[in-house]
Amino acid sequence: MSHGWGYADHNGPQKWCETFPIANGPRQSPIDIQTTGASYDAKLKPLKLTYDPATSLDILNNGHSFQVTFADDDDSSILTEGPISGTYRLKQFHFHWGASDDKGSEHTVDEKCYPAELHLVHWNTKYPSFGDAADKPDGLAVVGVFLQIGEDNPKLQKILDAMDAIKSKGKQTSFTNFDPTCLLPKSLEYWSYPGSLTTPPLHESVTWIVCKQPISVSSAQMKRFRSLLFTEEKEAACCMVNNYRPPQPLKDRKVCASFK
Ligand SMILES: COc1ccc(C[C@H]2SC(=S)NC2=O)c(OC)c1
Ligand SMILES: [Zn+2]
Repeated sequence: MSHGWGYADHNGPQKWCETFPIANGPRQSPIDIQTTGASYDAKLKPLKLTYDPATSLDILNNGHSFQVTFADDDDSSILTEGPISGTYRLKQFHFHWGASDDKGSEHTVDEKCYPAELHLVHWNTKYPSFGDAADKPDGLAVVGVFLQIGEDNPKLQKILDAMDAIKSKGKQTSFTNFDPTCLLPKSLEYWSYPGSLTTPPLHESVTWIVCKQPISVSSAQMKRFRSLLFTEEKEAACCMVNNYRPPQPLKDRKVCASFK
């Protein structure tokens, strides 16, 4: 790609392999989770997510999605237990969504798409920093949560209210005192499998933890996600929609389930 990667025909997921050959690697994400092929693993522990709202810093439109970034200089906001060993620190969360309610998630469940998917990105503290962890096989753990169309979700309100301030690429604003626990579903039952970042550089460094139970979002709220722009203020506006990679081949991987 002569210019940066994106989600359009000329620079989207079908083209990423030209610059990032690992796009065709053995443990790429997302995948279609075939529920009958997922085996219950009694050794899997419940997820333990401990987040401190004081660690939330700011919200940024990075031109691919919007992300909320967290202070990660101590173990205030961490993921432990579940399928991982050790302690992983929360670095950021972001979303992926479609141009319409019938698509937008990256993972699918028995080929079912959801209108959006939340990713909570954590890095393994056995490494000195997020940057060091990001390309190690056990470097990252991402918790994925599906959003399904239903009632307005009041827990999204603070995020939606910040969107006017980050409409275009590169815009950032303070986003403090936010506890992402409020974005988690009631049940933390999950599927887990070894995978990758879902955007370039596509490092195969992610232990995926995908929650079975979705959270709700209304169609009106989804319309506000779609009002964000991929483009900078000075460029011709292009709506930020369909910022998702489609499912990749499972290859020689097993998906395990924390539930029967
Ligand atoms: C180390 O460089 C990167 C680059 C991109 C992302 C975000 C991608 S990866 C994912 S999962 N979903 C996304 O949109 C990173 O997140 C950990 C890390
Ligand atoms: Zn993501």
